[in-house]
Amino acid sequence: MAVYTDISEDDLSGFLTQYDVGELTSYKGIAEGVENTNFLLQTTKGAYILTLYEKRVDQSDLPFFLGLMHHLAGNGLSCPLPIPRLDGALLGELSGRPAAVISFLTGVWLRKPDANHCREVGRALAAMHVAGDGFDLTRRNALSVSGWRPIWNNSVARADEVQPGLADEIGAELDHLEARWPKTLPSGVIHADLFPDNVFFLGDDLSGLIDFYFACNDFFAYDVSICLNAWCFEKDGAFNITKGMALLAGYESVRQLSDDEVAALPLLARGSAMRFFLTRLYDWLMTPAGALVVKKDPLEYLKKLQFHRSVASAAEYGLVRESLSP
Ligand SMILES: Nc1ncnc2c1ncn2[C@@H]1O[C@H](COP(=O)(O)OP(=O)(O)O)[C@@H](O)[C@H]1O
Ligand SMILES: N[C@@H](CCOP(=O)(O)O)C(=O)O
Repeated sequence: MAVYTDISEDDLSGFLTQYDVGELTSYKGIAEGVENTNFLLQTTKGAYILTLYEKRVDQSDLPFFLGLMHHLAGNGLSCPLPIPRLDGALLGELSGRPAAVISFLTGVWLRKPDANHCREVGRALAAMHVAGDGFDLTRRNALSVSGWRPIWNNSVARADEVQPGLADEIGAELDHLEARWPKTLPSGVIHADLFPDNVFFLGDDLSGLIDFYFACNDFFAYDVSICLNAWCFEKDGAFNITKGMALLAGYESVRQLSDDEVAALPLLARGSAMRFFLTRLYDWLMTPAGALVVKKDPLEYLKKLQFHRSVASAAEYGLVRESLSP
């Protein structure tokens, strides 16, 4: 559960007088998420999400995240909108934290997505890549290849507590990725965390995307690789090529991958597995006992990384191309 900061009813009611959202009727902390504190608010005008931005979010990035939601929604993507205060500002302050009220997106996230859902996600990811075009703010991806070594350096001394041999394996893997990471591929605004818990469905229809708090400028194909990792592996660790095929076909129904992107996909997938392995490992080792957050298993992402090491081409992810042999 991610409620790091508590709020009182009086403080919240006072805070909401700065918005045209009606009177507060109830509120409750949301038992999901990792980065920020979220509350579901019910008011006389409807439901809203209140987000208090925690220390892990750099305050100088907030205009990028909130502006991006506006830009994407303006270009037809279904995503939450920050609600402006009466003075027009998108950000306020509550309980000593930067805070925003965000529109409530209907739908639920899927615990067991099937191939059709993966197709929808691929389509929505590409639609987001297209809709991000023309957004005038930029944000470097602090969690791309140059950001991995510093996270590792903070965890390496205790890594073998999690699995013996990890220190050697990850050190060698980082050397490999750093030496080969692509320098130029088609780029733009990417979501960078489009896991199942950030995609809402109503029945089998995708109703929208949430949680743009890792969004940044980076390779589009890197975002595709994040989704292959997050959506196309089964609980037993096996890659499901039917899901991969559907996700990639959904993506390419909106935006075609170039030959360079296709060739880079196995390395990018290895890198994105490394990225989530490292942040999970760091949290696994560093989160204080008793913190109100569910820690995620780093070894799940080590196994995905190991799978990608054996992949020779994107055909093994289900990409259909005459130039790729299966
Ligand atoms: N706009 C929204 N509409 C509906 N529910 C939301 C919205 N934003 C967040 N939530 C709920 O809050 C949970 C955590 O939000 P998320 O942005 O993923 O948090 P974090 O950034 O801390 O990971 C989501 O899983 C969802 O249940
Ligand atoms: N998706 C990441 C963790 C970030 O969680 P979110 O709640 O912000 O989506 C992971 O699985 O490691």
